[in-house]
Amino acid sequence: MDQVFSNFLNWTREHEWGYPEQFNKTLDNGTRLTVWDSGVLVVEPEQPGDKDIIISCAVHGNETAPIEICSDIIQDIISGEQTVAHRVLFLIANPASINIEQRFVEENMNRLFSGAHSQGDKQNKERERAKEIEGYCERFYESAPKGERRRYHYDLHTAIRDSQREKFAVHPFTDGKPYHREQLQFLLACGVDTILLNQQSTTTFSYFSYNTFGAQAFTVELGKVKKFGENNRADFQAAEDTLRRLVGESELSFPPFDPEQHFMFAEAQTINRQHEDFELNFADDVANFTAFDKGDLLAIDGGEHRYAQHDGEHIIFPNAQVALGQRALLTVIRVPTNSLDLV
Ligand SMILES: O=C(O)CCC(=O)N[C@@H](CCC(=O)O)C(=O)O
Ligand SMILES: [Zn+2]
Repeated sequence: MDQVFSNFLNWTREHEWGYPEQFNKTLDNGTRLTVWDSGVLVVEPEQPGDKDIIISCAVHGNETAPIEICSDIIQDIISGEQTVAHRVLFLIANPASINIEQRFVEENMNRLFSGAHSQGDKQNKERERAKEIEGYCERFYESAPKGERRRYHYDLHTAIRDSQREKFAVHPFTDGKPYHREQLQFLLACGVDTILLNQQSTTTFSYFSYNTFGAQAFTVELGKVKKFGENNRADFQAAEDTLRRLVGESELSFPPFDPEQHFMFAEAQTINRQHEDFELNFADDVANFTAFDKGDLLAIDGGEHRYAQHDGEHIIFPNAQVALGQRALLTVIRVPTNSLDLV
């Protein structure tokens, strides 16, 4: 059992599609560790606070900075270096994709949540794992102590391309529910001053937690995809420090909310690739948040021309290689922070 806790990430990678046995360990400080599966670690302090926090990484296995951050926090919890004030579920979502240093093995796991893993007749291990992960999230949130609970989920990613706004988060479609100032302040403390506001439901992990469990949930883009050991961890220090504060402190305090410090962008278009014959009308190395103007050609999909519909329409996550039917380009337009329904 020592191997599991001496390096949880390595043990997880050695059991890339799961492990049938559960492991338990109680630390000298009374914190209980429970390994439900490979890459699935529940941390519960003796006197848990009222937050139930999911921190996930490696939904895409080549996005190594979040994996390194989570691994360091986990090992510091195990060594007693990192205090724990609340229940935390750490998820290393797709170990097999880590082992091949790729975004995914067969299918993008971040398009398989909210039941998408079981739609159609396609079957693969990423679909099985996504379904298992959904079950772990439910088990974690539902097994919390009784009483009023505050649920969070930060799904940590890095982006394939450069980004004119280095760190940004994707807020799941709220379907009319308000946005929370405190979450904007938490993300700002992580170095994330830019929020994309999805305007429709998706099959991403963060939307699953937001929509299914009412968690304050985000996809958090912390920087750029790099190989293990090539991340400049100083670039991620604010995020790591703030995540450690979230885990270790009963309550977080932030400077007064200043809307001018936050940059909000509403989804303008989601362009899905519908044909094999699909191309983007800009170079592969064009950075996220590059702005186009109304009438600019963005993509050609099976001969259909797709244009920017607004001046100042920024491109996000351009990827002409996605599977048919999946998102090849998200575009967003700046909206004033004060225009949001904020609580
Ligand atoms: O850089 C890219 O093209 C993708 C980076 C990444 O994995 N982003 C997430 C965003 C998920 C969301 O929209 O909430 C993804 O594409 O899965
Ligand atoms: Zn990702």
